[in-house]
Amino acid sequence: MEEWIIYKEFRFEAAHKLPHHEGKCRRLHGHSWIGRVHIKGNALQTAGSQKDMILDFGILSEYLKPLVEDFLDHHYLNETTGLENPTSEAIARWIYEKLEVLGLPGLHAVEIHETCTSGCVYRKM
Ligand SMILES: Nc1nc2c(c(=O)[nH]1)N=C([C@H](O)[C@H](O)COP(=O)(O)OP(=O)(O)OP(=O)(O)O)CN2
Ligand SMILES: [Zn+2]
Repeated sequence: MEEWIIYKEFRFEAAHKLPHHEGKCRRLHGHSWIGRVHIKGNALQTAGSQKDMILDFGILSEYLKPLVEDFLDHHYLNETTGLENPTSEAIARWIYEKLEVLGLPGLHAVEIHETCTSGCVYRKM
């Protein structure tokens, strides 16, 4: 059995606040967020334009573009995602579930880096 995990990185600038947090994060603040969507596959495609690929990175970008533009980049995440407390954990799950509804093949995990030193990886078991 073989396994490949490929990923596409995406970046966005966005504001949020965590109203339940006891420290500074309850105040409105922003980050340069970095996300990665991970796709898992057990076999490479055998013919066509995606030969020897799990999924063309360009296709992954097409799934991500509307999410980033309409909900994430230069947006206020508490409003656009509908999450009352948009932690990294909640945002990663929110992105995963959006991509799941869109039918992204092989969806494995969504990774979010909120700061240079903090982030999370979400996947469904
Ligand atoms: N488990 C989580 N903890 C925290 C989250 C989160 O989403 N999940 N978010 C925050 C804040 O939003 C904050 O912006 C990030 O926190 P932190 O990493 O503590 O930020 P610093 O820049 O202060 O980190 P240092 O590397 O220590 O300078 C808080 N917690
Ligand atoms: Zn924050």
